[in-house]
Amino acid sequence: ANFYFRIGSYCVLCVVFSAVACVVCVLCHGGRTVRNMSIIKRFVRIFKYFYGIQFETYGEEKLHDDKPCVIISNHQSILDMMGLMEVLPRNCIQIAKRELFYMGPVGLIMYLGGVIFINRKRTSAAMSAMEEVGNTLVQENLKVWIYPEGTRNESYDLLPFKKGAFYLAVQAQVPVIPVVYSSFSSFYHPEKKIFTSGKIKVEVLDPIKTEGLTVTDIPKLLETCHSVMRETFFRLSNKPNENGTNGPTSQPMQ
Ligand SMILES: CCCCC/C=C\C/C=C\CCCCCCCC(=O)SCCNC(=O)CCNC(=O)[C@H](O)C(C)(C)COP(=O)(O)OP(=O)(O)OC[C@H]1O[C@@H](n2cnc3c(N)ncnc32)[C@H](O)[C@@H]1OP(=O)(O)O
Ligand SMILES: CCCCCCCC/C=C\CCCCCCCC(=O)OC[C@@H](O)COP(=O)(O)O
Repeated sequence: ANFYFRIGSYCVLCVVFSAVACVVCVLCHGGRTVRNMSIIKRFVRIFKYFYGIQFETYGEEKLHDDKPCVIISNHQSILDMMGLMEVLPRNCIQIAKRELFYMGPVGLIMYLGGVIFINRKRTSAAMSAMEEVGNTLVQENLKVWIYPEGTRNESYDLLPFKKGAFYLAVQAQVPVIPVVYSSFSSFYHPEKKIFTSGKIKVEVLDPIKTEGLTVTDIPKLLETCHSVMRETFFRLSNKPNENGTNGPTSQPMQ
């Protein structure tokens, strides 16, 4: 019962907070702009206190370079939204599945924040939507946050990556910055109906340049990102990987 109460309250918070945030965003900025993301961020960062979730971030300063880039991160559940807003840099929009747009105030606040909605079932439409982002990324000095797994994944591993984020980065010739969240499985497990409090480690990895890369380099770029994120995911989640090493590489943020 506690699981359903906590998940239900999370959804209710999303609906209520997004309705309020819509009013604040329209009053402050008048309409759809990435600047609304800083308002949304302030609201969402309150959620962690309701659920006793702590974040331990490493390397967050790597996201503060005021330049366009593609940020990619692993995606475990709707709780990821808290982790996203914990480290979201300025001028950063997200790519989201179109279904979220139809979720009442949640969809509206995402629209107001500049979120790009894609239809995962229509690859060509999704690709052209992302191509459009690639065309404006540099001149609008935008960052874009993409979940390359393309869906939530509660397995104790990373799914294979979709290619869209890498096409976008190579098309715009901007770096890819991987962000890895440790596994939630110690405090959040839908099958076992577990949703308690816990700590999430977040590590921002070094930017991966795409200058000079072309479409033919995408499989290798994807593979490089996938393996470095998978190794980090195992390390942050204390899941012994092939050579059994654990523990973060950089110092915790002060
Ligand atoms: C105030 C309180 C608020 C309360 C709460 C409310 C809101 C919070 C506010 C904001 C938070 C927002 C949070 C948003 C989170 C949303 C999370 C999600 O929705 S995740 C799901 C959606 N995301 C994705 O799917 C992104 C990853 N997917 C992709 O990038 C895919 O590549 C794709 C573009 C969708 C295409 O999908 P497909 O399945 O076809 O995959 P492939 O990548 O395998 O591509 C197939 C094929 O096409 C070629 N390809 C791909 N892209 C391109 C391209 N751009 N140009 C040319 N060709 C391309 C690719 O090479 C493949 O070909 P081949 O197999 O021959 O190699
Ligand atoms: C007054 C009208 C109310 C309308 C009903 C709204 C109810 C929805 C309430 C809260 C939903 C929480 C969504 C918050 C945004 C979280 C973003 C996110 O991380 O979702 C991604 C996830 O989805 C991916 O789905 P898939 O696993 O790819 O498939």
